[in-house]
Amino acid sequence: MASFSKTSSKAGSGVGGGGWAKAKHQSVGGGGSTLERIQQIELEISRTQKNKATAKHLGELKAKLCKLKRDILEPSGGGGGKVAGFEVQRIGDARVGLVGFPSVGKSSLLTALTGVQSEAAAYEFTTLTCIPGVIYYNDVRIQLLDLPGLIVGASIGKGRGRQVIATAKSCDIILMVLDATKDDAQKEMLTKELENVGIRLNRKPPDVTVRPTKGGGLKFQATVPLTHFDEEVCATILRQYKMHNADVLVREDITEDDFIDVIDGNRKYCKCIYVYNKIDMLPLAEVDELARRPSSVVVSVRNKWNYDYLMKRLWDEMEIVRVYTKKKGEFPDFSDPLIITPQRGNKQFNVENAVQLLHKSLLDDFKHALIWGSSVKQSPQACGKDHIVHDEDVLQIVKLTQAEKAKAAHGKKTGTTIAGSNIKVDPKKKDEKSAPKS
Ligand SMILES: Nc1nc2c(ncn2[C@@H]2O[C@H](COP(=O)(O)OP(=O)(O)OP(=O)(O)O)[C@@H](O)[C@H]2O)c(=O)[nH]1
Ligand SMILES: [K+]
Ligand SMILES: [Mg+2]
Repeated sequence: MASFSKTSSKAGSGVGGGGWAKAKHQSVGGGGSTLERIQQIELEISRTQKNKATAKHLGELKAKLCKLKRDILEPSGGGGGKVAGFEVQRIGDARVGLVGFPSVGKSSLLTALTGVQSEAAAYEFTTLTCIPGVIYYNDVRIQLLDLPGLIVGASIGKGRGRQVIATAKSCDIILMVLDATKDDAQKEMLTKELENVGIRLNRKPPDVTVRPTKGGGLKFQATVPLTHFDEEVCATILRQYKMHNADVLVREDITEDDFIDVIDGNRKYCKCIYVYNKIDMLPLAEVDELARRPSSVVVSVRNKWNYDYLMKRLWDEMEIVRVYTKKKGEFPDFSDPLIITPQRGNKQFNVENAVQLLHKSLLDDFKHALIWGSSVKQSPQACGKDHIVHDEDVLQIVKLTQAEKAKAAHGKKTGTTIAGSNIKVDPKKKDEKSAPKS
């Protein structure tokens, strides 16, 4: 998938504004600025009834729209669009961003959770830059970013929209702060602004593989019945990206939008917790209704209500694994765990990932690890590099002795078994692998 998105971005860059204007099957006027064209296409999409007969046309329009939006977000003329105060150094083990409309209480929440003073006031746009704070929770440092309020049109650069969204994109988790006293349109509008710039909240990447090929046209295959998408729509969208030859394998019931996400690349799939603030202003029944919504937490910064639960939910969503290390004959160091976050890597972590965090060189004479904790049946248990570790496991490294090391080195030369494992190494093959590829 990763290699594909590279290819697609190349394909995309060749398609920019000019290429699109020359497109043959153009149903919307080609004149006007990019913004005008976006508006025209959005209008046409909203006027087109969705059914089998229009699916192809809609797919085409949406692909065009997606490319135009990218032109706006990533102007080819350079010039950055960088504004002082937004480049905050990443510190800690995870980064969480506070995103929301103006005056919903983002700064008040940052101050409450981190102690960092971020000015809060009753007027909109009190915060104009990115204000970082740190929360210490379960031995983990979480960086919390307060951001200026977003407004409708942020995704096309209104307000500080572009900078705020770029910073939000760098976060592992987004806390969408909502004013509980206002209606739900705010959540939909914000979600749309974020969607416009490729942020997908609480969603997984579509289970689709697209492999560009040298020839042979489109080879389309689906492993499940498709109710919103078919080969024809697929071909129409691919044509917009000038991809005429590709193998496409669809493994879930996707929409044309999902497919465009895959083709266009550069999507950020991000977890989001909806934080309804100001519940001190609401009757209990309404608070109760909000609290039961999925991925939602209700709080009142004014009355200091429900922070504990908010932090617990944030913690659960982060899926952080802490591994405590110990030396032989000593107690574990419970103050300084190795911290592994799924946002920056795989979902599952093995002993090797943990040892690497300590020091890469420790893998050189690694024999096995003794593990105490929920990942093993008996504590301690001797585990190899591939053993999956759990949160709060304790790990002790057992090194190869000099004799075992010598034997292992000899084994490497002759292709015999490595001491302490049953992996056979063929020295020739290993050399082939490590030889630099031209
Ligand atoms: N009633 C009530 N008011 C709150 C609560 N939290 C914050 N406020 C008020 O809401 C107003 C806006 O708070 P801020 O923290 O400045 O909001 P913000 O989202 O950072 O605003 P911008 O930086 O302008 O986008 C202030 O007057 C706060 O006192 C709360 O829990 N209940
Ligand atoms: K404010
Ligand atoms: Mg603020």
